[in-house]
Amino acid sequence: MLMEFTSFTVQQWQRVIFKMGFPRKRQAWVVISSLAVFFCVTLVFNNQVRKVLNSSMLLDNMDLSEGYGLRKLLEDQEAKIERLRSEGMEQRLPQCIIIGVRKCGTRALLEFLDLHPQIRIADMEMHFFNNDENYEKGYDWYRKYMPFSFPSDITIEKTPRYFISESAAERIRKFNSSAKLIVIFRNPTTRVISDYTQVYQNKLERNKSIDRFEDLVISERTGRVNTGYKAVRISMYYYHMTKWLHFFERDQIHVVNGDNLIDNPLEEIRKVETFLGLQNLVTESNVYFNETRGFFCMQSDDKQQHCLGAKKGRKHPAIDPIIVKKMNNFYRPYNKKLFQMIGQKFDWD
Ligand SMILES: Nc1ncnc2c1ncn2[C@@H]1O[C@H](COP(=O)(O)OS(=O)(=O)O)[C@@H](OP(=O)(O)O)[C@H]1O
Repeated sequence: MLMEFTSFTVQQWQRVIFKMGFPRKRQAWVVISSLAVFFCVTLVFNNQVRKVLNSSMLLDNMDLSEGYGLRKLLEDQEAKIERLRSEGMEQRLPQCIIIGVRKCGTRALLEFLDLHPQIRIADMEMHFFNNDENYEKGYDWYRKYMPFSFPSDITIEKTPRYFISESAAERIRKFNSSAKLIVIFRNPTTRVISDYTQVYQNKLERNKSIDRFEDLVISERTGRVNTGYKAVRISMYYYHMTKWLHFFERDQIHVVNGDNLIDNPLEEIRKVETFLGLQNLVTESNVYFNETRGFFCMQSDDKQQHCLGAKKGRKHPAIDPIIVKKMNNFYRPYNKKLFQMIGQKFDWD
């Protein structure tokens, strides 16, 4: 059908060009270049559609290999949605949001929670409440990216950027004043090193110039920790948390210990299950230590094993202990204020 349509369109287009009265040689060129443009546009369009379909996570088991027509793909998608709806599932807006913090284990937390039969996760970081352009698209746009769920399920979205955003807290409150929020903290100095490592690796892959950690973290002028470096500011958790507690009650925000999530994920997951009012259904059998990765990984009830990708758990560069000490000293007073504010302490020295 697509072939018939394409050949019909090409014939029509040829007729139009011939009618323009160009010399023969030029006609051939116009036809060839129009065809090239047509196929490029089709290719880009197909890829975009595939991206959108994949993002809704409904095509997990579909064969996207060559020859799988776009029309068939859309039909299968519609059939799948119909089937889910007939089973009582709908795409629902999230009742729980993981608001951050970047590089503290937000992906690991989300994927461990996904092991719970009543938790449905949005796979993509939506950047809905922090990004004006996305926010203006409205809740219906946001909902389209949510997973299908039963009424008794809890949908969770995570966008670590919300934590430091100027607008997200107020917008989430307006969206759902009884929303449940989760924030993960990790030793602030380690978080900066992790953040630097990510940017460093990305730049390395793109052959871009790389700044030394100490040049970014320590101000050349004052010799003190450089608060002009964004990664340093993100780890000043107290400042950001003040904003969230302005818009939400303390008991609406669950704080996860990101360092403990690495060593003892089950302990942290159980606390989150309780916070969400769910039964503790993620068990020892769902979590196993993978020696090769050096991290705990996930095992579903049907014994499918899954670890996070290589971009999580990168090897950190060795940092001069004097710089680490300087950073720890810098963060100590902010940490102290944070502990008082949230009524929870972490061993970060
Ligand atoms: N189970 C498991 N597997 C792999 N990685 C784990 C796990 N638990 C926690 N972590 C830590 O998660 C850190 C990445 O944090 P985020 O997922 O929040 O990063 S991001 O902001 O979404 O990029 C990542 O930080 P780095 O080690 O610095 O890469 C990990 O230490």
